[in-house]
Amino acid sequence: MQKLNTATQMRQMDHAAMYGEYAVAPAILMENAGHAVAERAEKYIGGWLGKDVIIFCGKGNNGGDGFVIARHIQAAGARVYVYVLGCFQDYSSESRQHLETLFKLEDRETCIIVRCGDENIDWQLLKHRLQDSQIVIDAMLGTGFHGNLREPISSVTAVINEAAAASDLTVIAVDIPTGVDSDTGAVSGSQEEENGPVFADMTITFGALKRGLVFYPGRLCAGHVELDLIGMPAPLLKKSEDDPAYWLQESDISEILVPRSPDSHKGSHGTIGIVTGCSDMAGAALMAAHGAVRCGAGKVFLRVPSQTAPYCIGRQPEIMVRGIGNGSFFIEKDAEYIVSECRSWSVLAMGPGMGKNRETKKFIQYLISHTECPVVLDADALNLLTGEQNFIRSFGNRIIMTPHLAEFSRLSGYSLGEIRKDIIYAAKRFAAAWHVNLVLKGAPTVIVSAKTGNAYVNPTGNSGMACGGMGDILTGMIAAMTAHETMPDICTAASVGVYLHGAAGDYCRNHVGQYGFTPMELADAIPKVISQLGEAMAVPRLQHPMIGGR
Ligand SMILES: NC(=O)C1=CN([C@@H]2O[C@H](COP(=O)(O)OP(=O)(O)OC[C@H]3O[C@@H](n4cnc5c(N)ncnc54)[C@H](O)[C@@H]3O)[C@@H](O)[C@H]2O)[C@H](O)CC1
Ligand SMILES: [K+]
Repeated sequence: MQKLNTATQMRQMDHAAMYGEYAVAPAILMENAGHAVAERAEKYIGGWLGKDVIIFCGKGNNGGDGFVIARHIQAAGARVYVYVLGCFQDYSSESRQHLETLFKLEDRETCIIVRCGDENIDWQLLKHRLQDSQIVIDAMLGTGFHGNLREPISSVTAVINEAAAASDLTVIAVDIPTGVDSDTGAVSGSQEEENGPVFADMTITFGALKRGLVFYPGRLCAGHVELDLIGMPAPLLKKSEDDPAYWLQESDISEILVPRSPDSHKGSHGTIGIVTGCSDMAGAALMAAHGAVRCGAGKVFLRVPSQTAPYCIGRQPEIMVRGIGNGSFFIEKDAEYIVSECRSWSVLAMGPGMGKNRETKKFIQYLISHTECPVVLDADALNLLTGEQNFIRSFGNRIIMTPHLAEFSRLSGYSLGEIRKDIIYAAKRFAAAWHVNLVLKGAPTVIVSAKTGNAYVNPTGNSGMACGGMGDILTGMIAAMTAHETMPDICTAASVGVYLHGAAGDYCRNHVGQYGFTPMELADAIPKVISQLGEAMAVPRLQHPMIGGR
């Protein structure tokens, strides 16, 4: 997995590298950063030779990177126009050093430097240059950006986006696209305002991925993202950050979901108890059970209210269905019928299609308090438990809650705006307050560990999965993974379930298209996706997969 850093964490990493024991000179780091952009972008565009390139350099070190880039691509045969948007004396010493070098390379043929303040950018000339250029490099703002873009950067950004929309101009962003908040993915301006962010085709980021590159809308501005370590000392790259967040990778999942031991048996792969459904809402219950089956669960028991049972029994032979009680929804008394068998299950999942009857809430609370296995709570179970923070806290670290944004807002009491402002922060705050493992479903989904407070962001999935029933499948998948014999802890199980769920959705999109694949089709793709894990890369088997934290 890769660290997902904030701007502050990046500044700390930079500072430790430059001014701590490692003493990597600032100008060297900047040189490495600029060289990384020149090298990686060269592969992306097919070579600098003969290209006309415009580089916009902001007032900070992002701009300093731009000065280095200009030198390298001039040497590689490009003609480069450098717009210096800051005053010389305002730059850091490392930026000034690289700018002085660039001044010595200035000529009227291959390196034209436009020293400009707000009042004297020749906008007409700039627009012509943009029309005649093939590449723009955005070295205006990086991790130092906050709020909304100010002039002249706001107008320059608008001109770049306009030129790129009207031609096949390629835009390369340095570290992060200008106007994207590196901590949250929020962007400058809004629909009606002008001062929006740069929309890049490619972003080369340094040292660690920034959170703003994986959350929308910032993620939409970044295009193809490449990470370059720019010579950062290894201990800083591996250092666990305070308030950490990680970007899950396939290698994490394939290290955990190891091939089955040849002598394993159905007991090795868990007994999944799914207790859910109400009246004729059998579909959600069946989909949750099917998700568990397709994840290779050993045995799957489905317990539904008696009046729901006729819709479920025999629908899928692998799922062992029984009706409970006499009604169309669960009441507290019904819990007594199944609490003893629940105790023999590896995991208990509740919520999909369970209904909102207050009696059912008591049923749920009874089962949670009279069992000791991990519990997955989704959908109606979450709605019914809104406000029950103290109850949940007392069982928390064996509970996984899987709300989507609207359910999370109701459950937590945080407004949608507050959540969207910083999803990782909101998810961590809730997981700590309720002492639960949280799967906050969205684009992307964020998983938080009750044990460590670490956040894991899921890279898989797509908008073709935005339809009813996908969450039901996921509930069954997480339940099955929780019961998997090699799973180190339930946060890891949740992360594996979420990753596979999105990967199965990507498989369906790639084979069926973005519209119309069903939750059941996604579930049926799971075995294929699991079989492909690790085929892409032979990875060393970690002794202790990192996800659950040390
Ligand atoms: N290890 C690394 O990641 C390295 C990163 N490098 C580069 O350094 C920048 C961060 O540099 P910094 O000087 O801290 O900030 P910026 O260059 O992003 O910008 C600061 C500059 O921007 C002005 N500003 C802030 N908000 C706005 C706004 N809303 N509108 C207009 N202007 C704004 C602010 O006033 C400052 O003047 C990082 O991204 C990397 O590119 C190192 O070069 C190598 C190591
Ligand atoms: K930038």
